[in-house]
Amino acid sequence: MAKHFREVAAVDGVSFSVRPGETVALLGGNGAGKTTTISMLLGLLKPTRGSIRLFGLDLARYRHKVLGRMNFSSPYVDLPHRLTLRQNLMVFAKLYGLADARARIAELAKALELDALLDRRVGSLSAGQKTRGALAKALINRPELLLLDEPTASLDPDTADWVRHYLERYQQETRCAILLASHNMGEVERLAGQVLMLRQGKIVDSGSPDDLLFRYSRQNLEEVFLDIARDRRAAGEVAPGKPNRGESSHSEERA
Ligand SMILES: Nc1ncnc2c1ncn2[C@@H]1O[C@H](COP(=O)(O)OP(=O)(O)OP(=O)(O)O)[C@@H](O)[C@H]1O
Repeated sequence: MAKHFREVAAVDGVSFSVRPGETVALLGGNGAGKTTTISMLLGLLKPTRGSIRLFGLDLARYRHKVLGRMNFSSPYVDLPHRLTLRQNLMVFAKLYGLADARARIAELAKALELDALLDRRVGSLSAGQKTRGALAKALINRPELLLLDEPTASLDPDTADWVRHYLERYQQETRCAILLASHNMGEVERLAGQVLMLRQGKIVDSGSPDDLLFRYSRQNLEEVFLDIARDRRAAGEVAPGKPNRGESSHSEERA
């Protein structure tokens, strides 16, 4: 799929899939196209070209069928501030048509340790508390596909670790597919089975974290990220000036 905003190619012919039980990470510097990709998957932006299939169905055609089976969380999309967290979760539970809304909210509040926050207005919560509340909203409909934009932004290391652990458990129990956009390389190394490296709207390399570490002869994904962001090639790849291996394979066989 591709998305152009006038002359800006925000997403420029990317193709990928996420299977049940798998976590795929979208990595890329500021402006690489991660949020635009997620917005297209949510049906918020229409691709300029290409198509999106979710659960085997074409998103453009079966939007109402697929959106109920997925959910998302982003620190850039706040829950309404004047409602309490409980009221917010109830609104979303009703939007998703949950029959057991109260029980589901109680279950999530317990799991995410939100009991003490449920009756507070969202506007009064700290950034980290809001992030946990947003995660409860993202899980309210027991999604089979979860789109997470920076799920642990603004969380302290202890809470971030706890949230990652919770996501891992949720995925093991439900086989939910997760697409994760993150600037936190440790998080990506821990959660993702597959990493897509985006630069200027294109997938310029991809692989499992171990595969990327091996190919770039690096100790951690942060170093791999810097290599790719600064256009340094993996060991054994073509010399600078020639097309990047990742770029050519993705734009030819995919898009
Ligand atoms: N509504 C818009 N109108 C015009 N250009 C846009 C719009 N939304 C995004 N862009 C441009 O598209 C490109 C990709 O933006 P996007 O928000 O997808 O990047 P990102 O990878 O999520 O970045 P970040 O890590 O900074 O959040 C950027 O150049 C951005 O300026």
